[in-house]
Amino acid sequence: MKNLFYNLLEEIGEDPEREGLKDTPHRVAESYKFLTRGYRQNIDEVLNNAYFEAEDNHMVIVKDIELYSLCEHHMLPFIGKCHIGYIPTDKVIGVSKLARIVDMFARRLQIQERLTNQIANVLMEKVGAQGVGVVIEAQHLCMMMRGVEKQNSKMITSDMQGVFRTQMATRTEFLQLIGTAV
Ligand SMILES: Nc1nc2c(ncn2[C@@H]2O[C@H](COP(=O)(O)OP(=O)(O)OP(=O)(O)O)[C@@H](O)[C@H]2O)c(=O)[nH]1
Ligand SMILES: [Zn+2]
Repeated sequence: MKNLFYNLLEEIGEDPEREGLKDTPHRVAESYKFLTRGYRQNIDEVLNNAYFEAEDNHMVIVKDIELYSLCEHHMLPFIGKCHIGYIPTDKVIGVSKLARIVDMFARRLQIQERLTNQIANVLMEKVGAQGVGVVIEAQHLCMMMRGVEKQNSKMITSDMQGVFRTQMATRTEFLQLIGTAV
């Protein structure tokens, strides 16, 4: 990657040998490694078996999980918040793991819709939830600093599965608690 960024600097009309850019190919390569580390993570390692017996079947919500990802069309950041709610069947997951799930999928090239769906799938498939709701609100830099140049638009995506899809009251409770008028 270092060589690629060296060449990129030349292609954009810069001098990769000038003082200020000397270490830039290395830094950018390190930065991209971090921003795409989700490709090298495994969901079972991320969850680390942090399951606990569910004592009841009430809704669990973690809202405002900040999120930084890269759109796969322009490789520019999209930045926002993720809200997750689920109803456990027989086990709950350690609360920090919800944020770790978000990061694992966000640190890849993404479209917001797929990111939303991948997070929801983990709760259904790995945690065995009765239902899950995931809402992401994000701003895409590819729409802000280039292209249509809209500074205030937000993309909102939601994925409702299980009882969040079949029971209107459950879905409404979730949306009310996260405070999003979706
Ligand atoms: N659905 C979806 N679209 C996205 C996401 N991130 C970026 N895009 C869009 O991907 C599209 C790519 O469109 P193209 O016409 O191929 O590329 P472009 O000419 O650079 O498009 P503009 O951004 O309109 O200038 C654009 O409309 C982007 O806004 C995302 O997460 N979800
Ligand atoms: Zn984009």
